[in-house]
Amino acid sequence: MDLEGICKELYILGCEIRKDEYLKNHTSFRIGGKTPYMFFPKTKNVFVETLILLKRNNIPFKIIGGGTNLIVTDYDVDFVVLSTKYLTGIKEEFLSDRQKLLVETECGVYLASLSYLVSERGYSGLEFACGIPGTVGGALYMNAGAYDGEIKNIVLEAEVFDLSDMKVKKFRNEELEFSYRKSIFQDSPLILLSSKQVFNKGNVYEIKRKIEEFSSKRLNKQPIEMPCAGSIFKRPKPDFYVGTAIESLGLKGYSIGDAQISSKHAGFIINKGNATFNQVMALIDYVKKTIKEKYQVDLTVEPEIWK
Ligand SMILES: NC(=O)C1=CN([C@@H]2O[C@H](COP(=O)(O)OP(=O)(O)OC[C@H]3O[C@@H](n4cnc5c(N)ncnc54)[C@H](OP(=O)(O)O)[C@@H]3O)[C@@H](O)[C@H]2O)C=CC1
Ligand SMILES: C=C(O[C@H]1[C@H](O)[C@@H](CO)O[C@H](OP(=O)(O)OP(=O)(O)OC[C@H]2O[C@@H](n3ccc(=O)[nH]c3=O)[C@H](O)[C@@H]2O)[C@@H]1NC(C)=O)C(=O)O
Repeated sequence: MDLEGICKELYILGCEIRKDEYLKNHTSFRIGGKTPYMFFPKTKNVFVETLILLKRNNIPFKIIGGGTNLIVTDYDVDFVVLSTKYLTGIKEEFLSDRQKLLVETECGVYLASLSYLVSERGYSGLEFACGIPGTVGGALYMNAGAYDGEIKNIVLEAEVFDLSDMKVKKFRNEELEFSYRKSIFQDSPLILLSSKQVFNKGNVYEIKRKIEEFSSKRLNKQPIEMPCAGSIFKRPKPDFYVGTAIESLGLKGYSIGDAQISSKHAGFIINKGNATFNQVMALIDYVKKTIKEKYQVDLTVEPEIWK
């Protein structure tokens, strides 16, 4: 079946479809060329049907959640994109005489919304994520973390679709191979459909205090008001702070075109207006080269690069 035929089938099933959609409208960096088709399945079942149809017909595709951890070429791409924007179902269950809260989320739920929901109920464990942009899907993919918290600490199990045998499966936390900014999703044909997270009852005042502390730290230290993709490099080792190292080279505010090393946090590259993919990549290469010369350290880019 060709793409036109796939679109007809998916439209009947209840999938929103947009032709020639600019990815810059879906990325926090505000960079990205056109994809021939963008699919927005309205339910988890339609998401699975879309994956099956695309895979069976050898149509290359990628998944987008919040688009907050992506650097996308501004040339037109030859792959289609599936958005998880409508997959926002949430189920809650109290366990152990209300001492624990189990929350099942579809992959398109925003991590910050989940953090808010859990904290409002007086359960602890997701305070660290109150300001992390992006979806639960992106968070599991990246093993999102901040302020000594990591998604791997709260995930119980994941429901995944395995593209290799086209089956829906359950994976326990230990099977998801979480490590620093890494999970099984990055190197496997597994797509996250939903996940279960469990939280312990906490002290409401302490939870709120932590959320206020983390939110104000983020606001004061990270350029969250500017288009960007979060930290541009991973920490190469736990005690090597990329921001400090880049600052020591005098590179805060350094620009190539409209791509600039943030003056607020040197570990971020911001888009001052019309930054291009090539400008961002040139700036990344320049920083990598300069850090290597000064510190003999190899930096790795944190966001996914689509080109
Ligand atoms: N700590 C912080 O302050 C910040 C952290 N981040 C991190 O980035 C994450 C980005 O989330 P988000 O914006 O939603 O993600 P994105 O839309 O940026 O997608 C990032 C990658 O996640 C993969 N992906 C997304 N959804 C799924 C899914 N359901 N199943 C399998 N793979 C999926 C895609 O893989 P593929 O390319 O293979 O299709 C894509 O390359 C955040 O949750 C966080 O981890 C980002 C900014 C700041
Ligand atoms: C934003 C992201 O996550 C962030 C997360 O929000 C923060 C807060 O916990 O810690 C990581 O940043 P980071 O490694 O830059 O840590 P920060 O706490 O911001 O900074 C570390 C140290 O560097 C110093 N620092 C930072 C920026 C700067 O320009 N100069 C500087 O000296 C800070 O003062 C601090 O002493 C995560 N990044 C990675 C790659 O691990 C992301 O993944 O996209």
